Amino acid sequence: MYEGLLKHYKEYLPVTEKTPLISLAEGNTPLIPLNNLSKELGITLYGKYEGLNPTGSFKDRGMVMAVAKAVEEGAKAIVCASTGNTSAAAAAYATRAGIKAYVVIPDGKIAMGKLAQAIVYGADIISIPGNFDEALKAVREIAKTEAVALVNSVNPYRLEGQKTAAFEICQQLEKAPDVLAIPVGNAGNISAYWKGFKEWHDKQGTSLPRMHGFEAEGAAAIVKGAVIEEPETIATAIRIGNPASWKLAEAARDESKGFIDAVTDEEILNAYRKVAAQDGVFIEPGSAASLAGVIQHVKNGKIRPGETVVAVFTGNGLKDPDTAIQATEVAIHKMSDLEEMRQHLRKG
Ligand SMILES: Cc1ncc(COP(=O)(O)O)c(/C=C/C(=O)C(=O)O)c1O
Repeated sequence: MYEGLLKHYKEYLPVTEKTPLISLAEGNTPLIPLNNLSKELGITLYGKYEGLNPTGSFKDRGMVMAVAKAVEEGAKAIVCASTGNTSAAAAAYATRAGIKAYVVIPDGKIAMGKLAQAIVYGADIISIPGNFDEALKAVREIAKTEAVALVNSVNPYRLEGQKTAAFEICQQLEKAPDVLAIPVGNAGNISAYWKGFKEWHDKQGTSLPRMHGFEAEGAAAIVKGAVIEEPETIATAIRIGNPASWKLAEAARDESKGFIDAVTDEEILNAYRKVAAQDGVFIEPGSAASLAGVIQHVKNGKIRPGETVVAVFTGNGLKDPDTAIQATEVAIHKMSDLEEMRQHLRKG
């Protein structure tokens, strides 16, 4: 039976005999062939569906490692700032490990599904008037003096856990893709994937993909080369104006001869609707930045015909039902009469 990442990739992770092997059976997520989009775009496109992790996002990979190491080092509580998914994962793995989670979120800018998770998993929730970047600054200060372990992706154990997704992709494809397309917010995930591909290359001899990272236009600090004081995007997960792993992300881009570009909210919503309507995969808006970027790069030639591309779908669409309903025109037919329903179906 698959028993989660700490056991499955033990030899690649900082797991010692004192590390508690906690798990919610995270990882081992499907690599879904996107057949209709592949045909339309003229590439071989897959979605790495990280929305099927236990708390519905890729954060579980890094959090299981960070929480396990925090417990090993004697922590009785963890703290994080979050746009939502980190707080959900922190709350779940803290509960799993029998310790407390304090989560700091930007007031009013968190998808309801994520807030619901932090609540039911039992986190102590602190909401601040500012944005994620201000929340991260606050928790980094708190962690300096209080007896809490900081589990944001500035914690290297997070990147260790998250790099396992690159291993899985190479195993699932039986090679590395030509291109790995990924949303960029705090920039930990693109950095972790690159670390994973390099390790797999060193140990298994696979090739190395180009890393194509995508920021939201209204939060594109790396693209613009400047901190965005008031980041704005419908993709609240990546509404981050001062990425903590900025330099690591630039290294991943440059070493892999890849790119970090920006996608507009319109491109994000278009990709968000397309992948659900055409290939049946429901992802959250922040995740759709990867697919929006693939569409953009196929158009401008940065992705070439026939290339094998993996788009990382970092979170489940169920996290943000409000956006799904607001962003998709759909008629809901209110009917009570059976005959009326029959006539409706016969119209096709
Ligand atoms: C769905 C989804 N997709 C992409 C990202 C960007 O990953 P990074 O570039 O590693 O930050 C996030 C990040 C969320 C948080 O940072 C948080 O939850 O605090 C996300 O939730």
